[in-house]
Amino acid sequence: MVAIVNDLAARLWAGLGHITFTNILLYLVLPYLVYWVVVFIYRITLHPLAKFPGPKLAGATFWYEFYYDIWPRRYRYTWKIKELHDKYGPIVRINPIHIHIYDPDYLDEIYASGKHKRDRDPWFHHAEEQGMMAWSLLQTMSHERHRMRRAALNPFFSKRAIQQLEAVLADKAEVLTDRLSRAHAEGAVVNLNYAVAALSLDMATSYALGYDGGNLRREDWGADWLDAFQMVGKLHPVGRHFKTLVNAGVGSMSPRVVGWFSPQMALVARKLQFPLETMRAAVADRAAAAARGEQRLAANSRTVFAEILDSDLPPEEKTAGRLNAEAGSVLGGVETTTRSMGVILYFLVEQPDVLARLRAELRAVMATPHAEVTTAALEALPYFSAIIAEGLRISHGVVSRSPRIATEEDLQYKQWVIPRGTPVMQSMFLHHTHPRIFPNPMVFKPERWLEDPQLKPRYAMYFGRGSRACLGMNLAYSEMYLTIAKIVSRFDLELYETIRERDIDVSHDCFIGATRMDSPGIRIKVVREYNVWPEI
Ligand code: HEM
Repeated sequence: MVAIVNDLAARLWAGLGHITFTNILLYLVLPYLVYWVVVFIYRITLHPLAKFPGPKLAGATFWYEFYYDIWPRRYRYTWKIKELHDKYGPIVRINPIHIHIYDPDYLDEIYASGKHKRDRDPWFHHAEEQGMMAWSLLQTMSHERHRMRRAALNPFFSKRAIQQLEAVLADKAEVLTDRLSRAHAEGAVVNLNYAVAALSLDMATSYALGYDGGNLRREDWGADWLDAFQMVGKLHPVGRHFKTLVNAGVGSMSPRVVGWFSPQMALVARKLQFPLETMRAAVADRAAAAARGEQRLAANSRTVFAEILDSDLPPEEKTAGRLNAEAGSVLGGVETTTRSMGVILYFLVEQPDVLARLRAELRAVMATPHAEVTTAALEALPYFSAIIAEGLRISHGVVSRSPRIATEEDLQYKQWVIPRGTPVMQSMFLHHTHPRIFPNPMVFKPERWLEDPQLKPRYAMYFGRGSRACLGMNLAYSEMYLTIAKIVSRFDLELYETIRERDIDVSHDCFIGATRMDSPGIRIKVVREYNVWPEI
């Protein structure tokens, strides 16, 4: 036996000595092809998921998903998944490792909390064991580690903690409305996406990092930030297929080098270093402002850094790199909040009857359009709350599927037993447009949330569900309620060359809901300003 192996090795070695086209085919390409053919056959025959419905090609290879998500189609697999469900039923194997379910009554089994352990899926998040793609909450795959990290941050994002922040938020909303007032005087067109992104970003940096980025005061609203966040979304599906390349591009390589082959990726890489730079800038800014005797912009004295450093987390959880990544994931909430606020304001302009009903409610808690008001008072308004719920549903802040892995139990769905360790998921977009739960799903209809009080607890998924639900939802709610209340009570807006199909509706799944690629954003003009409530 040993002699045979030695002989074979000697022949192979001798063959390698002559680099000819045939030899390359024989020794490199052929084994590679044979290997993959064996893998494909295994995946659709002996693999534990082989018995699940779905196209054989999707079960055999990730290239099926690549075709719809990356090239030649772009970020469109979610819509293809819907077609697969129409053909194969409510449970489909959509790639070699993923089981997708389309059933609004099977949420809490997948997105469980409490003692049911749920990991995230490293393939989907192109996560790593170490480094930036492992350090933040969103990139934390294991249930146990996630619990530990989340417990350290929960108090910082509790309802009470966010309530204490309202003065900071009110300050920023004031800067935003002042600028809208100026735009009115000048007859200027305002890009609503950038404007509300500036507010959300300045809020996130003030709260999480104790430093106001000053984007609300920048003439372009700090537009490069929103562009960078959107780029992160676009890189996400690419990273699933080319993990090493994308993770190196945004994480470990120097942004200058990355810029040589991808300026957009370099922008992301630079922005991801922002929290650390912020700390440096904050120190310099404080010193300069003090020297000039100026008052700094309102910011917060607690920071996400302090919160982690003061927590019971072990020392290896308190490194500079991890703090940077965690602060970055907090900034990640900017784009979702921005999108939801923009879309809600769009529908309030488009549907004057909804706006009129909202203003009637606001009059009850705001003596004048300039009166101060709290989030708690606004949250108590039933129609406003329905508007926010409907806006979150139809804007699809997070649009994509969201895999969970049950590590210690098999999941039973109808007659199907899904083996433990399998990433199982539903898609936010498909769920929130399910016609049985949300009839006429593309219509903005706040009343649906009032007509059925069970709708929210049973079917709202816009902040996710279970142990991995959104960390920042109280902050997002506060921003949305206060900012929208201030804008709609003070101004009449008019849409400027804004087209629903292009600028509002979700056309692409970049984890975050993305509009058509040629969208210039939601643009508005301020056509009237109120100091007192108008006569009804
Ligand atoms: C309208 C605004 C927002 C929407 C629609 C939204 C939506 C979501 C969703 C759906 C998830 C769960 C994703 C999954 O299941 O894998 C999530 C997670 C998360 N969100 Fe938000 N989010 C918003 C605002 C924010 C804000 C303002 C922050 C900033 C603090 C934030 C920080 C996070 C973090 C850190 C996670 C990961 C939580 C964990 O894994 O424990 N989000 N968000």
